[in-house]
Amino acid sequence: MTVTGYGQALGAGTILNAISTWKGAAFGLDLKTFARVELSQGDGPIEGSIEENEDMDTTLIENAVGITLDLFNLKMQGTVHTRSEIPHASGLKSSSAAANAVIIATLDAIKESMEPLDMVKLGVEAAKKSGVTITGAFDDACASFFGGVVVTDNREDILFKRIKKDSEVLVFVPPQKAYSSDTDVARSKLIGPWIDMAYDLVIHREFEKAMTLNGFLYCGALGFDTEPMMIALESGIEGVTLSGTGPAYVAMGDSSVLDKVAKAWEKGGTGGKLIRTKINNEGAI
Ligand SMILES: Nc1ncnc2c1ncn2[C@@H]1O[C@H](COP(=O)(O)OP(=O)(O)OP(=O)(O)O)[C@@H](O)[C@H]1O
Ligand SMILES: O=C(O)C1=C[C@@H](O)[C@@H](O)[C@H](O)C1
Repeated sequence: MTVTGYGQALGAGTILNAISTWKGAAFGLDLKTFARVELSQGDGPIEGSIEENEDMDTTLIENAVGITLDLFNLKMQGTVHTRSEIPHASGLKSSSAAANAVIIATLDAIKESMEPLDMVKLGVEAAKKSGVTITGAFDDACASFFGGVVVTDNREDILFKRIKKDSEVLVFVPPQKAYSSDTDVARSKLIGPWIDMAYDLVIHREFEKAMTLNGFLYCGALGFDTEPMMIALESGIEGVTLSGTGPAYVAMGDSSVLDKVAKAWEKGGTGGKLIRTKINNEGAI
């Protein structure tokens, strides 16, 4: 007998990248990854596939099914498939969304349940096992699973805060790709004292100011252009940053100001695409 399960989880944008100091903050985007898992009894493989990305590495989603089955001492074989609205290798947490969506789908297939935070931690374990993260990216995983704004300690996997916030978001996705696993960790650690200042802003819920400070610091450390950030500030936005390890930038604010940023980013004309979305406060299902 074959059992089938479904799951979906969110992409996310950065407020504070945790690679420097282990403290992170991120928000759930209204962009989703959908997973379907089909399983039957047996000790054959779990075979992954990713819609419209036949060449992409399927290790993460296969591991996510495998460690969930292991937890329940089940030996099963089958397939895992994802379809996504989130550009990958852009800093928009498509790996966190894939891991969360697949774990939800696997539990759905085997008719088991887990505490939400334990599911997130299992996704972090799958990401670490697959080598797609530096800190485990517990911040991204929480934003992807719970939505809203989250503040975390990625060293201890502690979720300090989850706050609902209504805001529109504009994403600029340059054409190049960047993998978190290839990022410059030593340079990210060098900016720690100033990232601590951005963390103070996060604690005081000054998310827009925090993300902009984060953006200038990480653009400097990782060699990304600050021009998209300056253009956004000139258009009147307060919150704009490089998302994660780049190359995408995210801006958060009022609709009319984001309209101006969109026009300015289009005029800046380096190719790439713009995505208009919002913070999703509902989270994964
Ligand atoms: N939609 C997806 N479906 C299946 N696996 C995915 C998906 N997105 C990412 N992954 C897996 O995660 C790996 C790394 O993810 P990704 O390419 O998105 O880069 P990243 O460095 O994690 O940055 P970000 O997730 O922030 O964009 C991919 O090589 C792939 O194995
Ligand atoms: O791989 C990682 O550990 C991380 C990657 C980026 O998305 C960061 O924004 C995140 O805080 C940590």
